[in-house]
This record gives sequence, structure tokens and C-alpha cells, in this order.
Amino acid sequence: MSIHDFIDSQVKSNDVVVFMKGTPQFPMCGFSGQVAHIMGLLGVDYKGINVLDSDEIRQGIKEYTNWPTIPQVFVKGEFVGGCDIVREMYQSGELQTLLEEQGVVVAGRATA
Ligand SMILES: N[C@@H](CCC(=O)N[C@@H](CS)C(=O)NCC(=O)O)C(=O)O
Ligand code: FES
Repeated sequence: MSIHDFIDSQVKSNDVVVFMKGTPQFPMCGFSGQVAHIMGLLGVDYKGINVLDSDEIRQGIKEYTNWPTIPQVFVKGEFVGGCDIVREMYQSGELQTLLEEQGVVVAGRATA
């Protein structure tokens, strides 16, 4: 399977996927850590893919989205953004709305 097809299958078979440095439990970079923190606050069950385990995925995800950095967040197969975008969407409530509209389980209504 090509890297493109691997990424494609991951983002299409999991409601929420975060390409990140480190794991949801142990992020290895503050940017990935911020996304993990927000997902934790919202109680989102997401799949973390650790790009530090694979240079092919680390480069492949940048080509897949045409977005130069990690983390990268996907909801229902659609690229949402990186750390800054996700943080701003969380703060405005847009992220919660998107997750609810997409039918992703959000535990409670955590506020900032
Ligand atoms: N402003 C970015 C911050 C993320 C960022 O700058 N990531 C860098 C450092 S972790 C990166 O992925 N660089 C390319 C690489 O490490 O492959 C965002 O909103 O996500
Ligand atoms: S690993 Fe250095 S800023 Fe993310």
C-alpha cells in the first residue's frame, strides 16, 4: 500500500485522527500536546498516529494535505488543521459544533 493510500484509509476509517509527534498519552512536542489536551478536554476518542515512528508518514502527510507541519487533525476524513486552527476553533466553540455535527461523541461540554 502506498503512503497516500495508508493515510487515506486511516482518515476514512476513524472518526478523528491526529497525526502527531508522540502519542495521545505522551506527546513529544508542545504543539501536539496542545491538540491532545483539547481532545482530552472534549472527551474525544481519537486515533493518534505518531509521525516520529515513520519518516515516510511524516513527509507523506504533508503532501497529502499540502500542509507543512505536524500536528494535523482530521474529522470524518476531512482535514481540519493544525494546532493553531484547532485551538482557535476550540476557543470559539466551532470545534465542538463541528464534532457534534459530524456525530463524533463529545463527552459533556467542557469549557475553557
Ligand atoms: N503553527 C503550527 C505549529 C506546528 C509546527 O510548527 N510544527 C513543526 C514543529 S513540531 C513541524 O511540524 N515541522 C516539520 C516537521 O517537524 O516535520 C500549527 O498550528 O500546527
Ligand atoms: S518537535 Fe520541536 S517544536 Fe515540535
